[in-house]
Amino acid sequence: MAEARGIWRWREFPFTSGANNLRLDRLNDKTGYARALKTGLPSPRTRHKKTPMTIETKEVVINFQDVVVELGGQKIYDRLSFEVNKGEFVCLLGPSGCGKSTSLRVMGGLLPITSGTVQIMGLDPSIAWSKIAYVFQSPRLVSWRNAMENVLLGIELRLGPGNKSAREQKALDLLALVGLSKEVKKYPSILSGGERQRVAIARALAVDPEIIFMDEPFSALDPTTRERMRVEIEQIWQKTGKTIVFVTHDIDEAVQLADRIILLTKKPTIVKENIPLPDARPRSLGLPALALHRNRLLQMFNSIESDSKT
Ligand SMILES: Nc1ncnc2c1ncn2[C@@H]1O[C@H](COP(=O)(O)OP(=O)(O)OP(=O)(O)O)[C@@H](O)[C@H]1O
Repeated sequence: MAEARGIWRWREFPFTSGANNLRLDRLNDKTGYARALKTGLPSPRTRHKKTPMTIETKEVVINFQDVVVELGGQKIYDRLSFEVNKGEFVCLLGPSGCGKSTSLRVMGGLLPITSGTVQIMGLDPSIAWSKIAYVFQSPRLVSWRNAMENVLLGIELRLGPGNKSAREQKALDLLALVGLSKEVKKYPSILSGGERQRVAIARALAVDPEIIFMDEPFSALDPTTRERMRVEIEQIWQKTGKTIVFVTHDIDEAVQLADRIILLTKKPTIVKENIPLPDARPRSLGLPALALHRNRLLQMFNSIESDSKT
C-alpha cells in the first residue's frame, strides 16, 4: 500500500489526479473553510498563494494486478490491472458483459480468480469484508422492516447487537443524510424507487465501510429521479469521504460523477484507458468540458466495438 508525502504548490495542484483533486473539490463546498483547517490544506481564500506545504498524496485501497478470471470455460479478464485510491470516486465503464459486476464480486471475495492478485486495503478479499459495503441496482430491502429497521439490519448483521439507542441514533442520522428524516417509519412497499435506493445507501453507510461498491444503483429509476440521485450521491460522498467504485455503462453518469473513469474493453477484458476528470463539482451535463469528455468516450466506445470485430 503506497503512501507518499510531497511538497505541493497551488499551480501544480489542478493537474494532479485522484485524492488530491478530491480534496480540492471538497474545498468548494460550504464547509470548505472548516475542512481546510482539518485537512491542513489552504482555505479557498488563501489557496491561490504559492505556499509550499506538506500533504498526503495517494493511498491505494484497491489493487488489481494481472487478474485473470475464467467463467464457464471463457476468459473474462486477460491480466486486468488497475488501482483505486482512498477517497476516490471511480467509475468502471465498459460494454455489456465485459465484467464490471464481476470485478465487484471479485473485490468482495465472492468469486475466485484464476491468477493474479487482488488486494483490498492490503488484504485478500476473503478477509476484507469489513472494509466494504454494496449498493445494488435493486435496493434489496426487507419488506417487513421499515426504513429505519432496514438500516439497523445492516448494523446488526455486521456489527452485532451493540448499544440499542446508539444504533438507532446512527440509523436516524444516516436516514437524515440521505434525505429520509420523514420516512423512517415507512415500509419499502410505500417508499418510492428513489427512496428505497436511498435506504439501501444508508444501510451501506451504516456499517462504516471504507469502500462502497455500487453496481448500476440508479439504472432502474426514472430519468428525473436518476438525475437527482446522482447529485445526492455526490453530496453524500463529499460529506462522508468514502471511496466509491461505481459500475455503470452510462457515459453521462460516469462523466458527471467520476474523479476517474476506468474504461474497460470487451472480453477478454483489459483496461482500455484511465481517464481522470479533474472538472469542478457539481457538474452539469451541459458544460462544454463534460461534452468533450463525453465525445471522447463515445469515440473510445466505437473503437472498442470495432476492435472486437477484427
Ligand atoms: N457464473 C457464471 N458462469 C459463466 N459465465 C458468467 C457467470 N457470471 C458471469 N458470467 C459472464 O461473465 C461476463 C461478465 O459478466 P458481468 O455481469 O460482470 O458483465 P457486466 O460488464 O457487468 O455486464 P452488464 O453491463 O451487461 O451488466 C458475461 O459474459 C457473463 O455472461
